[in-house]
Amino acid sequence: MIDTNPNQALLSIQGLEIDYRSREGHGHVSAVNGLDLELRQGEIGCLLGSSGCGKSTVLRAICGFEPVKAGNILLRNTVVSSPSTHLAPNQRRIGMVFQDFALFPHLTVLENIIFGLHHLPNEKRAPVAREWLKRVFLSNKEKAYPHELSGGQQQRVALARAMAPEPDLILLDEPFSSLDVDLRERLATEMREILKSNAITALLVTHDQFEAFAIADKVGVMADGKVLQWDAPYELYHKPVNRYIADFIGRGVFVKGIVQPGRKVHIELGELALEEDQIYEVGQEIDILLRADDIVHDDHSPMQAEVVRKTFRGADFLYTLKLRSDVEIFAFVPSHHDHAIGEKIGIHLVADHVVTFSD
Ligand SMILES: Nc1ncnc2c1ncn2[C@@H]1O[C@H](COP(=O)(O)OP(=O)(O)OP(=O)(O)O)[C@@H](O)[C@H]1O
Repeated sequence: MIDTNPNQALLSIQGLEIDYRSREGHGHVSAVNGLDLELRQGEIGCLLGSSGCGKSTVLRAICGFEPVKAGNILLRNTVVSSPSTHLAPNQRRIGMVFQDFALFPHLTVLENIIFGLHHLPNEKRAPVAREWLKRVFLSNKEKAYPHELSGGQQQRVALARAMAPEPDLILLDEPFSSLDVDLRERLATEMREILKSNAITALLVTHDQFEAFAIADKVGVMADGKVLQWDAPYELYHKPVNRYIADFIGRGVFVKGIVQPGRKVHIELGELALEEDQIYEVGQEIDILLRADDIVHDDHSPMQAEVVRKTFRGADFLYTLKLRSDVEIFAFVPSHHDHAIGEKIGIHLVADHVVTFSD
């Protein structure tokens, strides 16, 4: 029976280490190196990181395709992988959606979904498959073949096929990477709605921050086989635990600040209030993270900065602005404010939450 307690960890990974035999044939490479994470029933998690950081290896280990060197993987509080335990992949109640969707080209959409339902009596398979097609809004495509569908529709079939056997957990490996860039964010939002409305617990991996933020409740930023921070997207953006994450998430630069009396910090653009937990000595030099959305263009501001680069993004420009000290910062500016390179524009600071680092 499915336990719907939202506080129960459905997936829990502790101290996971995975090595591969080196491709050159001697020694080992460490792909996962002390990874922890916890996903609750109904949550959507995402591992975000650049190529080679170990994301796909973690998914394969959760499925049971990689043996683990150290640590544990638990599903519903039961160890399924450890150095001494290995539950076979087909016993884990996990559904998988691959990068290329891996649909059977010679089977119709309906037959693709029926394929995963062999545990059901024959007469129940087609009605159940039709029900899942309805849930991904593709009832009108049941007789189509995969090549007759758009990339986004194929992805929804792959999702329905993974969800139909009602696994405990769905894993998605770069589910948007073969789709048009313009579509990805919309499809990520759509996929989130489908997963949430069916109360599915899912873990995906991607290297695209916007996808991760559009779909996930919790995002884990990975580097060198570890999760550096496992948090809600808002927390990752506004409270990165280290410089690597601050740099990786969002467009930002570090500027120098000097701590002032009264829990303030002075930077070239003005004064900012420090948070309660940011404890520094007066006079100490610290780094402040400034993001593009912390800077507002204001024609009437006496604070001027020179436009050195600009990228048109539709609704806004991303300007790179040079301050008097030669430090360059970013700013999003509505696209009707079309200033030329070399022009000086007025700006002011609106950072309401300051991210600081002292080492
Ligand atoms: N079968 C293998 N044999 C040897 N090394 C491997 C093997 N598979 C992966 N690796 C290495 O392990 C590390 C992690 O690989 P993994 O595929 O998990 O990373 P990833 O974050 O998913 O990357 P990508 O986004 O490029 O798929 C990399 O250094 C990779 O070269």
